[in-house]
Amino acid sequence: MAASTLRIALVQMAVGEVKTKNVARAVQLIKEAAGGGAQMIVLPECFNSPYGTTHFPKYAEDIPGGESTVALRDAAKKFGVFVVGGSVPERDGDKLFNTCTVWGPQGNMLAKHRKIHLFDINVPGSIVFRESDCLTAGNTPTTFDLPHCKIGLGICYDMRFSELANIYSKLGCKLLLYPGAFNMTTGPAHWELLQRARALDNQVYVGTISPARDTSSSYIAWGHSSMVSPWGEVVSTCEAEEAIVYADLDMDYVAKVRQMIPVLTQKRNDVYELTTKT
Ligand SMILES: O=C(O)CCC(=O)C(=O)O
Repeated sequence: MAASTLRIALVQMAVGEVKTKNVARAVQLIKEAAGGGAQMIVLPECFNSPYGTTHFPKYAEDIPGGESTVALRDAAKKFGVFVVGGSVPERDGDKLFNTCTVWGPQGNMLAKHRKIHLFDINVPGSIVFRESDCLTAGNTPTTFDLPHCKIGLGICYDMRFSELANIYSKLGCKLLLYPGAFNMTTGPAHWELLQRARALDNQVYVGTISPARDTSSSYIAWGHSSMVSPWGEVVSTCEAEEAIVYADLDMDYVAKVRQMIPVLTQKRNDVYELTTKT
C-alpha cells in the first residue's frame, strides 16, 4: 500500500446492556480489524453503553482512568494501531459529557473530543430526545495528526453543523470522523445526505460509525456506517447488522479533487469569513 494510503476500519458493533461485555467486544473487534490490515480503527458513539439519557449517568467514567478508555489504550498498544474510541459517557466532577478519545500505537492519548452540539430534537409523533437533560456540551473543535493526514472529530449531531466541518477543512483536515447513532426517523432521511454534504463541501473523506441495530432497545440505531470520498461518493458501507467496514483512503486523491474543482481556494474571504472562537 502506498505511504499516502490509510487503511481504516469502521466498527459497527453490537452494544448491549452489560458494560464489561461491550468493552470486551470492542477489544475483540479491534483485534479482528487490525488482523484485516487496518491502521486506524473507529468505534461507534456510546460503544460501552446503550444510547439514552437514563443510561449515561450509570455508564459514565472518568477520562483517563475509566475502564473503557483504559481498555482502548491497551488495545491500541497491543495491536499497534490507532484507535478512535467512538464515544463514552464521561464524568468530570458533577458534569457528564459525550466524549471520544483517540489512542496511538504507543498507548498515548492523542485527542479527546467532547460533543459540541447536544442532540435536542422534537419530531412530533416520531422522536423526542433531549441530551441536554443530563449532558453538558463541549466547547472545542478537536483535530489530531496521523502520518497520513490531519483528522477532525465530531460526534453524531455535530455532523449537522457544517461550520464545524468547514473549520476542520480550514485547519487542514483531509478526513473527518463522526461516530454517531442516528435513529429510524432521521437515519433514512439524513445520515448519508449529511455525510456526503460534509465530504463534498470540504473535499475531504468522511467516515460515519454507528452501533449495530438492536430492535429490542429503547433507541434503535440506523446503522449504515460508511466512508464517503472527497468526490461525494459512498466508497464503503454496510447495512444494519454488526460489521467491520474497511476503506483504503488515498490522500493523493484528496489533492486531485481539490485541484480539479478548487472551491477551497476560491472562497471569497473578502465577502465572508469563517472564524473559530476557541
Ligand atoms: O441528528 C440526528 O438525527 C441524530 C443525532 C443523534 O442521535 C446524536 O447526536 O446522538
